[in-house]
Amino acid sequence: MGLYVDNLSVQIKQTKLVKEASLKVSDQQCVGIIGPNGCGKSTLVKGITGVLAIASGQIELDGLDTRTADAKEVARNMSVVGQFNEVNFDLTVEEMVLLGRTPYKKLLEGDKASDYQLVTKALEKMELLAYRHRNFLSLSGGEKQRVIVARALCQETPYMVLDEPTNHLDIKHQLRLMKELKSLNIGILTVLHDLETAARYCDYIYAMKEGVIIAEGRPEEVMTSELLTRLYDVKCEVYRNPFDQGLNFYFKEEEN
Ligand SMILES: Nc1ncnc2c1ncn2[C@@H]1O[C@H](COP(=O)(O)OP(=O)(O)OP(=O)(O)O)[C@@H](O)[C@H]1O
Repeated sequence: MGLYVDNLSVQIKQTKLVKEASLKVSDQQCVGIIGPNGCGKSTLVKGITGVLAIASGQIELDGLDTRTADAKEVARNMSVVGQFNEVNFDLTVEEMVLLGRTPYKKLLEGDKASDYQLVTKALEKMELLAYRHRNFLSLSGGEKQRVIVARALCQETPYMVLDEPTNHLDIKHQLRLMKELKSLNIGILTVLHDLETAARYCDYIYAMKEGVIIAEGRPEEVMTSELLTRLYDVKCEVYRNPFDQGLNFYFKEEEN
């Protein structure tokens, strides 16, 4: 059981943006992808979630070949929180979150009381109950982000793939979101820029540079001063904070 990505490559025009990436997310495991701007993290996630066509490789989700399986079946197993959540139509927050129930419905099937209960639960978790009847487009960046996460929660999938989910969120909502994701006890694959968040919440980390996964392991194995210096081209010192002994990082620009 698990999400298996084997030798996945994504190519746009003549350029291979992701080169033979392999990774695994066991059920109930929180897995992070870290790496500098433009290294291919979003492209990898888009390849895994079917947003971009892949040039080669295999993706298997609990035995399901996601490229050939029925789209609704895939959506019942994997929810997606993308990096940019702009939409061209103005739905209310409730309508946006209800979209999470679509994979469970037949054509033209209406929404049931149980669907609305799930929406309420998801909105509560993301502290959005008061926004239920607001237009999605009128929300702030962070509020929109929380709506998209609420939609994914409403989808009730055993796996969730997220691209920088803490983007736009203030500290309180970042902590709340990560705690909520962990408490779901589902398989999570998430791109994270904030290394302290990655170290604190991820069970396993993949480090990516120039389209290649160059290291993997538990946070304390991967997030070493040497690897992070190599990954980000800045000097990095790793230390434990005095509050929970978590991994913290001190960065300094490389001197020429
Ligand atoms: N459609 C496209 N056409 C050409 N180049 C692209 C396209 N999409 C992405 N790229 C390039 O591919 C590289 C990887 O982009 P990607 O968005 O995957 O990076 P990322 O690691 O997620 O970066 P960030 O941390 O900045 O979000 C970048 O150099 C980007 O400019």
